[in-house]
Amino acid sequence: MANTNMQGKVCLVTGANGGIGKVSALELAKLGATVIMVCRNRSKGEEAQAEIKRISGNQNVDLLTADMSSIASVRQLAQEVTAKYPQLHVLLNNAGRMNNKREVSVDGIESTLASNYIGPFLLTNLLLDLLKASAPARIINVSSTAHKMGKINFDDLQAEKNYRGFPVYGNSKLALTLFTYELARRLEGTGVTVNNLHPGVIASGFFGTGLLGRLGRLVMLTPEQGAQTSIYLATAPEVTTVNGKYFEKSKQSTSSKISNDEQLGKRLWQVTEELIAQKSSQTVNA
Ligand SMILES: NC(=O)c1ccc[n+]([C@@H]2O[C@H](COP(=O)([O-])OP(=O)(O)OC[C@H]3O[C@@H](n4cnc5c(N)ncnc54)[C@H](O)[C@@H]3O)[C@@H](O)[C@H]2O)c1
Repeated sequence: MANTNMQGKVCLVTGANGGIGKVSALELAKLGATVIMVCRNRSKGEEAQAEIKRISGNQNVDLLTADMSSIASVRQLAQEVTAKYPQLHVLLNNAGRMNNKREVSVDGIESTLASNYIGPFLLTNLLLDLLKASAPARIINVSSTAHKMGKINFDDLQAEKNYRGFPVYGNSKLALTLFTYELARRLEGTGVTVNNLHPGVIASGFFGTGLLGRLGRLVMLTPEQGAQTSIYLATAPEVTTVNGKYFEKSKQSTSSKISNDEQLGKRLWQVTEELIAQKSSQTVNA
């Protein structure tokens, strides 16, 4: 990969204290970018921030805290970013999780969907004006090949009737991929692009510290390898105008047929806006 100079570019990375996100933040810092790390936990974030500053030698590494599954927290984050930064060139929606048992966010939304899709949907929309004013700018959504197993069931969007961790994770990534393509259609001609990717099967915090996590380390790719496609999409000159595509191993690839269903993408967008509006009206401070 060419070492594109990112000096003067402002890049925001969610889930930047570990795994693929931390490597992405570090590599962007090494390339000279101003990096905004978004982490849920302040002390873990501060540790990663200090390490990234030390290794990269770049002091322009900021830390903001947010829980991507909380509507109020995402709104607060967007406000902080817009108040502090006159420009934003790269939004890397990296944070994501899988839950083996059903949990709900502070807004009462199933937490995989809330973290992996609703939060990035809201953050991206709240930062769109800033991104447009900074064009050319790029939005990158870290999806997963698991989207291929996903379904969008409008009657049970939050898996209240039937919950199994991996399928629900797949559904949330399908939602993120559908969002990517609907947003791409809306962004045509603005100078802001949005693409999504599968990072590979990576031995990160994602698989935890149990047997799967420990065994995984023997066969899975490293977070350094997992971050390559995100960094490529954030920096490579040849993808400046590429919009609405799916990438694997830094190459364009094909996402599932259902993820390309335009009507489904439009309906999901509308349902998501309604869900956020409904939850926002229930939340003080939102
Ligand atoms: N590891 C894999 O094999 C794999 C495969 C496909 C896709 N992915 C995706 O790659 C992305 C990065 O995952 P990773 O493998 O580095 O895992 P990881 O668990 O090491 O890192 C995920 C990061 O997201 C953060 N995060 C999760 N929920 C959050 C929330 N609600 N608010 C704020 N931060 C939150 C975590 O704190 C952590 O920093 C995720 O979106 C994941 O779904 C990973």
